[in-house]
Amino acid sequence: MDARHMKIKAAEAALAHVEDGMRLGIGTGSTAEEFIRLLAEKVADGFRIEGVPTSERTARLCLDLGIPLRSLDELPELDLTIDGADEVDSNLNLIKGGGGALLREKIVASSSARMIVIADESKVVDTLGAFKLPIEINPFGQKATLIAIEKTAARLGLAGDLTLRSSGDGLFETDGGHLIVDASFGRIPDADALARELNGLPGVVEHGLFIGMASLAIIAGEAGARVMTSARST
Ligand SMILES: O=C(CO)[C@H](O)[C@H](O)COP(=O)(O)O
Repeated sequence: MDARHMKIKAAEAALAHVEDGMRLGIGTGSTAEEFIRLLAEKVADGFRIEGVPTSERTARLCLDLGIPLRSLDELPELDLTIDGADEVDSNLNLIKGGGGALLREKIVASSSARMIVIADESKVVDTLGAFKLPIEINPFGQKATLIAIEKTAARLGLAGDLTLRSSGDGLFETDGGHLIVDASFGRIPDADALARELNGLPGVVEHGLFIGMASLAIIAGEAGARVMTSARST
């Protein structure tokens, strides 16, 4: 099974958790897009949901495919969010933000009663951090914020390159007009502590550590899709 088919398998399994009438947070990325395509087929068959997109890119695809959308201000309490991830550990802690949508993804997921992560086996890790951690920062004082992130990480024993993400000729800009720093720490043994410390830095708008937010993960591999629950809850 190739990577795309694994994403479709995960998306199909996630669709079974979506009920008629749900208020649904809709994620960003290639796996989320497979889910959106399947959801659109159900909507075309008469299934009723109201979706809140986690990015402009997701909004455009949903609108193209006829999925009814509302803003989070119109629907501030959601039943379920389905989204992809860059890494998933056994406690269902995540790294997200590879697509640069982590701020809206986190706001939408935290406004949802449940979050289901969809991914292929390549995203499952023992320890978060091999994927560069995306950190969304305010453009104002970006050098000072980079220094603050570096010092904060060092206090936790973490080091690595901090690179401002680029796009075309310039810097990548998020839907909120912010920048993304990709932090290559390699291994983040205490993701919870790093998340808390980053939250305390004024120039940091948000970071891609999603701690304790996912209710379950649907992981697709060669043998099909399996459900992963948090090792902490078992
Ligand atoms: O967090 C995200 C976007 O900000 C994505 O969900 C994450 O990058 C996974 O994307 P893909 O399904 O394309 O691997």
